[in-house]
Amino acid sequence: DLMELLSTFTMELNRSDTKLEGLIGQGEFADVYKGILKTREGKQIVAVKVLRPGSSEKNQKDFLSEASIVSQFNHPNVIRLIGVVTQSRPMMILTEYLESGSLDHFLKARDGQLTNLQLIGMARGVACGMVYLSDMNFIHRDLAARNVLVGENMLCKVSDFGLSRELADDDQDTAEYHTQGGKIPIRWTAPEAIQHRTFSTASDVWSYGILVWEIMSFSERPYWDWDNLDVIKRVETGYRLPPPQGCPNVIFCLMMECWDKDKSKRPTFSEIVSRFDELIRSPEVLEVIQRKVV
Ligand SMILES: NC(=O)c1cccc(Nc2nccc(Nc3c(Cl)ccc4c3OCO4)n2)c1
Repeated sequence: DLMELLSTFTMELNRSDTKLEGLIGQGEFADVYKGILKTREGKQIVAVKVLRPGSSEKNQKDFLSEASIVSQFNHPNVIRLIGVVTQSRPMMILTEYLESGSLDHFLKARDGQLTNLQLIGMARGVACGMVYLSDMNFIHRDLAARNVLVGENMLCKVSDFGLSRELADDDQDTAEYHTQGGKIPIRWTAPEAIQHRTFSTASDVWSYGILVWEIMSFSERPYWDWDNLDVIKRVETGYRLPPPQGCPNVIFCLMMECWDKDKSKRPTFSEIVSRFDELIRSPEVLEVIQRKVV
């Protein structure tokens, strides 16, 4: 069970060794603080997610589930867990602290100030994190710029595993997770996952394509102010997001492949990383940009 998994993978920390400095983020059931953790080596700056007192059983279970999921990961492009406080209340999750915050805010604050090569480097980092997660049989189900954190030198790390799920071994062949209910981030979610609630690494690839569109558009809102029903209908009839201004054709082609209606035709995350590596090796192809027809 969850507590067993947690005790296997995570380090229970002493609350007295933690000190909350300042609020840096607020979620539905938890607040995130910048904090300091006293360790044998000295002091470490950390991020601390604190579950709101009085949270429901389900929220407590989801909170512990995120900690147990994150605790299994060890990759430079995936948020790293330091430990948890679960033996007293409020419960807390402590991770490495990423100073630049979430990718959507990072891009909004730098609109037009980053080069295509810098943007592609961030997109590539997220894809590397997703190669690792998909190899670990995890599907994220909520891949979006808001759920990627930015560290030093614009190193991007996949975070926020509130909706992620592990594919049970017997699902290997179908490799699909059938969710019973719960909210779905419509504008980032593949059509088959919306219609049949079948999530897979291929549906994470669709979301990744939307995330790359967010990166290249400096965090424009996908489908702008359309309502969710219009998004579903228009995408179902074949509509796809247009290339963001200044987006190299080769990057837009990659996005379009991620948005193939047939999930078996979408590229794998490994293929996406390889495509980025080719582009970075021959940056001249990034100069080919579709000019906006006025
Ligand atoms: N500098 C800033 O304004 C700033 C804003 C937001 C986040 C961070 N930074 C930041 N760094 C690391 C983690 C998080 N948030 C987070 C997540 Cl996403 C999941 C689980 C968990 C977290 O903290 C502890 O447990 N945040 C920094």
